[in-house]
Amino acid sequence: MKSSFVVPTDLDPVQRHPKAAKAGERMRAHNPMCYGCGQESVEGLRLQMFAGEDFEVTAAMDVPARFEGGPGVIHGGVLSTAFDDVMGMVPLLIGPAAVTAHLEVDYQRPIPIGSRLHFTATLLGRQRRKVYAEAVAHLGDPDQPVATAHAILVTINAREHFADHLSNSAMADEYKARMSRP
Ligand SMILES: CCCCCCCC/C=C\CCCCCCCC(=O)SCCNC(=O)CCNC(=O)[C@H](O)C(C)(C)COP(=O)(O)OP(=O)(O)OC[C@H]1O[C@@H](n2cnc3c(N)ncnc32)[C@H](O)[C@@H]1OP(=O)(O)O
Repeated sequence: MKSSFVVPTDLDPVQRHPKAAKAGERMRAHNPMCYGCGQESVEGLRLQMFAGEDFEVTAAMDVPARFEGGPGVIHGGVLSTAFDDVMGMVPLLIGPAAVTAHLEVDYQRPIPIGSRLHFTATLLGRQRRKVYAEAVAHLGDPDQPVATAHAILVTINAREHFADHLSNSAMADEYKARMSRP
């Protein structure tokens, strides 16, 4: 797959965070209302995320009729949403929460409605607050990718980053309670 994505050569050392999910363990949604992975998001993608070995996250989702773009196939924006969210989990393997600053997607094959889509996202490196990630999607055979993506995520202090927006959340009361805890 062609990509203009360039990972710097002078990367910082990284190690898996001791409290990160173990390989094979389900990773908790960063927010139960998340459109990508939140299981409380009625309209969302309901991605199921798992920690992989080393610096990998795997995920899967069904492609129901409501995700249609072209006739009988997934909408490209839905696929990029999924990539965004799966790669958004990668920084949690090394510790900090991060948000996507840059995302690029290469669409390789049409993805049929009714299929089950699998993802593997991998940390490529970290430089200061920037976390470089790539992800591959397939329909069951990892040797037959249907799409790939690259992202730069930037680590944040989640409390500060979301402070002004928590009241917009469907879980505003829960977040308000959390914010008042030390
Ligand atoms: C009790 C309450 C607690 C709440 C708890 C909630 C828990 C939730 C936990 C975790 C949530 C995770 C959710 C993941 C969801 C899936 C992923 C998404 O969909 S994320 C949504 C879409 N993304 C955004 O909304 C970002 C909007 N953008 C921003 O906010 C800023 O631009 C931000 C934070 C990305 C950067 O802003 P700056 O001011 O902090 O930092 P600067 O200095 O600009 O950048 C830092 C480094 O990044 C590079 N950078 C920034 N933007 C870049 C870009 N577009 N491309 C390349 N590099 C970029 C810069 O060049 C700089 O690099 P150099 O260290 O100097 O080399």
